[in-house]
Amino acid sequence: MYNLRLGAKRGRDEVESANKKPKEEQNEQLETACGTTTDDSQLVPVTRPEFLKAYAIKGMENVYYKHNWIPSTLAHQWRRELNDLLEWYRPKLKVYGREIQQSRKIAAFSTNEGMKLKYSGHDVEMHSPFPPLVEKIAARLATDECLGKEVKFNHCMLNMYEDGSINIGKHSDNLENKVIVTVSLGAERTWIMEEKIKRKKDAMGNKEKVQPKKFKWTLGNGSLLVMQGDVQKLYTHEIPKEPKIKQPRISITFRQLIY
Ligand SMILES: O=C(O)CCC(=O)C(=O)O
Ligand SMILES: [Fe+2]
Repeated sequence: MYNLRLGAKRGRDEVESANKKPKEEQNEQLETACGTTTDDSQLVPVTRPEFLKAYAIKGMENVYYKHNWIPSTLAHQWRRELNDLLEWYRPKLKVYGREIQQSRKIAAFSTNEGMKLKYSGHDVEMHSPFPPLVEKIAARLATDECLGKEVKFNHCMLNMYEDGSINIGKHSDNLENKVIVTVSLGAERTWIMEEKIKRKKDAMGNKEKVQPKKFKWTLGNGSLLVMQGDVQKLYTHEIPKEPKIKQPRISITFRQLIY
C-alpha cells in the first residue's frame, strides 16, 4: 500500500493555483473518440488479485499505484529514447472560438488505424502502430508478474513535461477510456486526485459548503499508476506546476479506448 499525503497544506496552495489554470486546460475532458470498431471484448480491466491487493490506494476504489515498477536507470533510459520520437507536437486547441497552443507536447498512437480522437476542438494526430519501445513497455505491463496477460491497450498518449513549468490542469478523462495505466519516466511530479461532488443548494439558493476529499502523492521515476472502473466519473486529477523542478518527465498513458 502506498503512503498518501492527504490534504496537506502545501497541496492546498498548489490546488488553488492550479485552479487558475490557463484556458487551454479547461476543456481537456471534452475528448471524443470515434471510429469504426467497438469490439471491446478484448478490453478487460486489471483483475490480478496480487496486484490489486498490493497496490490499492487507501480510501479510493479502482486506483492502484506501484512506486518502483522498473529500476530508475531503465526509466531514465526509456525517457531519453522516447524524447527522440518524431511524433511529438503541441496541439492547437480551440477554446471559446480562439486558437490556443497547448504548452504540453503530446504524441498519440493507436494499434488500429481507424481510431480518431478529438479534444478541445483539436483532431489528435494519431499514429499507428505503437513505436517499438512503447510496444515493449506495453508487453512488460501485460505479464503474469504485473497486470496480467489479458490486459491489452489499443491507444496510448504520451505527455512531455520539459520541467516543472509544464503542468496538466484539473480534469477527468473520457469515460470511454476503460483503463488508463500511466508509466512515469524522469522527474518526480506531484499527483492530485479530487473527489467530484455535486453541491446541493439550501433554501436560500446558496450552495452548501463541502470539502471534497483530496488524495495527493508523488509519481516516482519508473512508477506505475492504474485508474479503471468509475474513477473518471468520481474524481478529477492533475499535475500542478512546480517551478523548482528543472528536470524533464515523460508519461505514457496506456489506454483501453472504446471507439
Ligand atoms: O502525465 C500524467 O501522468 C497524466 C496525464 C493525464 O492525465 C492525461 O494524459 O490525461
Ligand atoms: Fe488525464
